[in-house]
Amino acid sequence: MGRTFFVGGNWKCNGTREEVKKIVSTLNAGEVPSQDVVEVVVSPPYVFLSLVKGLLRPEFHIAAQNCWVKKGGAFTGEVSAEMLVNLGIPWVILGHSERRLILNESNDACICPLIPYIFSFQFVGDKVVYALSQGLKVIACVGETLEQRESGSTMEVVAAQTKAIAERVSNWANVVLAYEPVWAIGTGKVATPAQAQEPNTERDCKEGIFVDLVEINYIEGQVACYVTQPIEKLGTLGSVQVYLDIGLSHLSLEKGGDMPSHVVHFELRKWLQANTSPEVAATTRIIYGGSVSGANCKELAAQPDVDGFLVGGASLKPEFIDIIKSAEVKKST
Ligand SMILES: O=C(CO)COP(=O)(O)O
Repeated sequence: MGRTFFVGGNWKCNGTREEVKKIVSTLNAGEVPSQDVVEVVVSPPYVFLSLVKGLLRPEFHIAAQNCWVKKGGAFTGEVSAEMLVNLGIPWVILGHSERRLILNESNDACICPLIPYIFSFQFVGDKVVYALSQGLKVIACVGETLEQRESGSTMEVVAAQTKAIAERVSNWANVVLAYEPVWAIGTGKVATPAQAQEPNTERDCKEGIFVDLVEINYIEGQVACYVTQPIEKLGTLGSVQVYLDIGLSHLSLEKGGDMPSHVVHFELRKWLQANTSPEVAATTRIIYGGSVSGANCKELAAQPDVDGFLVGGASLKPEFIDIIKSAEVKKST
């Protein structure tokens, strides 16, 4: 079964009534591919959900940006999954890094005073499970911080966050996984691919150790590559000379590597294959979020394991239509 391209617009904590109406009228006027090519979901702040629902073209859907972890009750300031269902809101974004980190919602160092979630990736996992149980569809966000990325633990973090969800979700039909590296959100930085997505086979390196090369990028005249093994295993921290049989005498390999986002998508799908089922891995959409724009969306969309986007800043602007249109790229890949 193919994975329909998915474009979500996360409006975050932005907008007035007037601005919201203007965004909606731009969306309503936009010429975009049909629903079998792209699924579009926009996520206004809670207070504008009903307004947007009343105005938005019917083929676009709506997501809330969060919901409470269990049944509603005495939880001041929270909005429950039941309320969203009652309002006719089909989707919810859960585990966004701005909630995990700024609100300490799920950060492995956080001990929430209300609930004993010491390893609190579980908090987001519980939210996902509860929202699904109420009939909501979930955009579940995962992603590493810059510090985690630079220490080479991107996949470890992303896998642990996904595990907290995967452990308890048996039906993935209503889950979209959003890989949103924290360092790329709102920064204009996005690790775009310049070359192959598929891993190559084992190659020899100077130290005589075989490394599994997954990516070669040509960035501003320099060559960078990422290997699946931690650089420490090569015996040298920092710059390492690696010989490759691609006609280049050597490459300079930096610690931590500049792991492009689409490689994380590839690894995440591999993780799903090993830890859920081949079917879940093949059918679950893994979308990318972090500085997606009208300018970079086509290149990102062309990557086989990138099944769409969760867009922040650009979803408030007319270029969101161009991002939706980038779904067309999939037809030609
Ligand atoms: O956080 C995001 C979407 O959820 C991404 O935000 P930006 O597109 O503004 O980087």
